[in-house]
Amino acid sequence: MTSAIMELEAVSKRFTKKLDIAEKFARRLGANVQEHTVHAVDKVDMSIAPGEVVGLVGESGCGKSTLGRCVAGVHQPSEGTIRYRGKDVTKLRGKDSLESRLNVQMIFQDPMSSLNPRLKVSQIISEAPLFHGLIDRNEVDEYVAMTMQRVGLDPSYHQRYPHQFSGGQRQRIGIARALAVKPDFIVCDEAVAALDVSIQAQVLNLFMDLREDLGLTYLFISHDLGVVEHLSDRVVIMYLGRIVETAPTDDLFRDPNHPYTQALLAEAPRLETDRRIYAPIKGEIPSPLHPPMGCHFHPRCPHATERCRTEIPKLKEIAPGRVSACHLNDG
Ligand SMILES: Nc1ncnc2c1ncn2[C@@H]1O[C@H](COP(=O)(O)OP(=O)(O)OP(=O)(O)O)[C@@H](O)[C@H]1O
Repeated sequence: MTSAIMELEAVSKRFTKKLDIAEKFARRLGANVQEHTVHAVDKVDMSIAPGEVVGLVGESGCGKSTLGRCVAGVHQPSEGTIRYRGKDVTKLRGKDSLESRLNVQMIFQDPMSSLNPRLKVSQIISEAPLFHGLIDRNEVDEYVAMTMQRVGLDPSYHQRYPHQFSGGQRQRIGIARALAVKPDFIVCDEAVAALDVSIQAQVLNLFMDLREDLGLTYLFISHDLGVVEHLSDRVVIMYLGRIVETAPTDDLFRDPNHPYTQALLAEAPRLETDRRIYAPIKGEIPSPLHPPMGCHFHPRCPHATERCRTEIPKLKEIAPGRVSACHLNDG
């Protein structure tokens, strides 16, 4: 019996880009134009313990959001198994499927586009719990007031529309809407990226208070290592659809193992100091449509060998609780 709240086993998600009109036309004329498949997430294994905060980090396009959406049930994985509290959610149907979906909620980067501008805050917060029968109509006012208070919003504003709030307050509305269905697992996808730094800190503190008060577990997706260092118990580093390193936060920041993690850390501004060290990663992230053979990172890696060009490195334990996928660890 597993103690994990969320377990992913060999989860992959592929997107096939359909041909546009020009490409279809070119194909008719005899050109060799193929549909492209993006391996956004490639055989990912991950296990998250109840109450844990796991930071998921990587450059833009490496598959963080897609993985988060698979975990939250927004995307159905192309392959693999996702177990929530031991149950394979990709196989659940009907009431069981609905229940597991409510338990895992997602909070997005841009609160303005994820909130319906025509609904008042009270409607935004009460819509899902009413629909799913978690509350009765006569409980709405009290429930909305309690939920608004919980996220630091003044309940007397419950008749206002999203545009009447600031960016930070709108993100709090998004958090309230997610909490309203009583989840125990939250996927935060760049949830503070659109906010000013001072507001970011307030919202991050709110996430931590909610974790304490409600016993929440978080998968916290961010390209910002400073935010992840501040918040996470454990960090997962992704590169072109694959996990390349996982470690407890302190270990990862003290002694990063994978050359990609080392490169990311070298260019990250640190939260606790205003000192910035600039050492940009060599080259651009390759297109996920045509990822490099072997270790995806080898064209940008200062230590790459012939083996890295041909053989995919497996994730191996390098210390208790730490795994890394780098041939250098084999000596
Ligand atoms: N719905 C989709 N249809 C087609 N391709 C997609 C879709 N969603 C994501 N992708 C592709 O999958 C790859 C991974 O995208 P994803 O958004 O998961 O990365 P990310 O690390 O979250 O990046 P960002 O931080 O920029 O959001 C990208 O190449 C992206 O273009």
